[in-house]
Amino acid sequence: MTYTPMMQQYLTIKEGYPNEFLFFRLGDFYELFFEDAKRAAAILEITLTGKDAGAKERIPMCGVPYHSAAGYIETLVSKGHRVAICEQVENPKLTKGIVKREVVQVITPGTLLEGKTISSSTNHYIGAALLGGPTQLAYVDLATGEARSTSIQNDAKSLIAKAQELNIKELVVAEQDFLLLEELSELYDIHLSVYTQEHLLNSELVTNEASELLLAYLQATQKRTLSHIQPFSHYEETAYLSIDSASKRNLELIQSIRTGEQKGTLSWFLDETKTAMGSRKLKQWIHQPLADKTLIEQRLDYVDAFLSEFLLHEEIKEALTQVYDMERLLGKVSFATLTGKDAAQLRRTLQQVPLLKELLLQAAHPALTSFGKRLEDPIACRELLERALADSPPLTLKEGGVIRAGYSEKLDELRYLDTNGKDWLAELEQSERQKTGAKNLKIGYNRIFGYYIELTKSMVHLADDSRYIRKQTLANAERFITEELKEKETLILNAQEEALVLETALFEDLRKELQTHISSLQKLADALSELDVLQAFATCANRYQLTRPEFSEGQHMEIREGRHPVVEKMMNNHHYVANDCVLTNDKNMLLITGPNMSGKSTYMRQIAITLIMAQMGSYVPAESARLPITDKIFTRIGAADDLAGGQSTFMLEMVESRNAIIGATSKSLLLFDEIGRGTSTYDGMSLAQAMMEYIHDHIGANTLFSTHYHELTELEGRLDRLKNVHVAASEQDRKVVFLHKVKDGAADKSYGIHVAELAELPQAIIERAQQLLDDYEEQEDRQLSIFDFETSSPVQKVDSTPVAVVEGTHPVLDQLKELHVLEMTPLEALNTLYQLQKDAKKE
Ligand SMILES: Nc1ncnc2c1ncn2[C@@H]1O[C@H](COP(=O)(O)OP(=O)(O)OP(=O)(O)O)[C@@H](O)[C@H]1O
Repeated sequence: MTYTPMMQQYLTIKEGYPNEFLFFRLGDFYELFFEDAKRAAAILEITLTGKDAGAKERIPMCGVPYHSAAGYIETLVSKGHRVAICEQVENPKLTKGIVKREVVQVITPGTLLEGKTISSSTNHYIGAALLGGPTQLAYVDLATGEARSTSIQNDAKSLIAKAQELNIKELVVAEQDFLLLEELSELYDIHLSVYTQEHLLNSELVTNEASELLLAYLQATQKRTLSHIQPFSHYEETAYLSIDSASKRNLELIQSIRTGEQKGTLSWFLDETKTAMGSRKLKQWIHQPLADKTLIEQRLDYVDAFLSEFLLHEEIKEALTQVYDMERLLGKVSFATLTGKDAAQLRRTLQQVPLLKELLLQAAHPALTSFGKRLEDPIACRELLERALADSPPLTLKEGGVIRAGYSEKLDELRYLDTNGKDWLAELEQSERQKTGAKNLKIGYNRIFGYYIELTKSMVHLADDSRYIRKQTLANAERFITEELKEKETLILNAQEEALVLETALFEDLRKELQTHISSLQKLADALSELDVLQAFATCANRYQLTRPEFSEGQHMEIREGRHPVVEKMMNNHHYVANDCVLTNDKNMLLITGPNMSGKSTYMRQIAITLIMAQMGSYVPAESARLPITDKIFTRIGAADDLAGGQSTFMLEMVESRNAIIGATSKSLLLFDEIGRGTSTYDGMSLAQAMMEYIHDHIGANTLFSTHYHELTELEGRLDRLKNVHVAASEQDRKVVFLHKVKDGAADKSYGIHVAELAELPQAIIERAQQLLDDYEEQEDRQLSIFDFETSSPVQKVDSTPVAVVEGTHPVLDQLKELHVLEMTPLEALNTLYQLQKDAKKE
């Protein structure tokens, strides 16, 4: 079986890319063959056809047009596939036989840069990891060039959780680590790519082996300049307040649990940024609040400064509206995908820098003047763009008009010829008429001779023989050309094409020049995005009456009149009830009781959100706040029941609790919302109690625990650092009224039935429930006596049917005690049991 030469070329190339969909460029299409074609046709819902390729049977084929390929590629890649783009690398017109083709780029889930699934207001990372102690992790946002690395003390699970927490779409790993990570990465929806690095990179950018592996992988797949990738900046996990991904979800920091949208999240609340870069930076800060007091105070000083200079703040906001996504634009400079329009956005952005700098330097507050000094006016790039680039260049280079008039004499001339060619010919006609005296001399054009001078028979004798060359004789006229005319003709006809070629070259030079400034421009971009987030903090502080937090040594926390900023904002005009939260070094565990819907979860979340905002360097929603610097936040909050993840709710609850208990230190904040709700009452209550005791005795972290189990409030007497609080509700006409006010002491009623009533369950059910409750309340004393709070030994599980309490002894019991069960055969056991039962009935 022999294939056509082209198919042989395909097969040779495909051998190098067995795990990729190979997009093979044929004219205006990318074609896929064999298995690739079958699978792609199914995924992309396009027609599967066949192609004669020399063999007996037609081979399966499908294809997508070149100009609309991006959408198809995105579909494949967003489903976790990889696409290799194979282009013609020679001009087909200039080659005989088969055109040379090469794979020019491999697009993978972590290296997809544009499309519907890619939002410019979020970072999209690709990472690499090497397991071992400690595990290394490195990651890059290919669009912006941001590159970071860290090490992780724990196991594979912590690594994958960390990767998910950072929004890493694809994780590159060495072969030996693949098996260990495979299952976990599937669970967390992270694409794993195995890569074997062939040679040492010798790059100054890298900080560890993981960053080297990542860079090598990027070079191998991207096959283009990566000059915008910044040196990896290495950080230790302890530099930041760590919030595991479950808690990020539970606290709705970036994504709302119910809608998956940004609305209703902390990021939505705080995002008063004016630029896409600022919006991304804000999310980075939410993901990684600081853990260093000096750095936090520094950010807060900037917020103070903006608040103290209202007008300046307004002017800076205004100036930032003209700042475009410089980081991504620089990515395009590096990838050579910059368009004229992009360059104009870059120019606009750079022009804002001197303005911003001047504004900041004028400020009275030293924090702002020092920021002003940090902004370096990119004078060389700015002036170059101002000189070279047209006012409003078109989107593509194809039509020309990108380069400004006056930048290149040669280009100006070509453009003049192009647009003014006709004028020039009209002028020539005039001057030739004057020179020769032939009044009806005309200049004309035909396809065969191009431009010519025409003289009617009667005027032919006036032709200037020294210059005119006879070209054609007609019945009543002669046509001539001159050297000057032919020269101009070529110029006029080629002018447009030449102008385009020249413009492309000039633009390419411009891009290359910008490329040499990438690293200083990136620093500038970073400063601008930081400025944007800080001004956004000030906007929020002002708009929502936030306060500057103070930080205390130790665990002391004192929030006065605190609010949940997001719930409050979502409530529009409804009144949010502010609440205090006081945790001292010797009372740092709160057990919160109160009816359903009273606001227990909201209260707990608001404490965590306040801490996070403070450590990001933002003002906080409270009258006053004195906070400890916290190292980790863990939450176990009911709402995020992970049905889609396939884990049972109760299992998930236990896994999250385990992560919190293993990970927490005395400097952490733990939030446990109704632990044990997912199992039977006594099971749940026992677990909750055991956890509280453990945290109290072994961890000592600031902890908020909410519960429905009123029995647990008795623990206050036994655990020194535990204090009962409750969210108050009152009852009016047998209906519950929520006050949302947190008060000292335990709640006295659960009000569950009233909430059911509010939800308009049928009255018959409500009445029956009330009746049952009354019955249970009668039995309650007896049940409670079985639940032992006096010893910390495990509590025995109690069946729901009351156990008969046997007083005195019974002969059957004596017989039972004397049996040697392990030495009996099953038949003996059965007989004995039969006998015992008979005796029992007799008594
Ligand atoms: N401080 C507050 N001021 C005003 N409204 C509040 C306050 N806290 C909570 N709410 C409102 O009460 C509703 C219920 O709050 P939340 O979910 O926190 O109650 P819960 O006690 O945790 O309920 P459950 O026990 O059923 O989980 C919220 O949706 C919110 O709108």
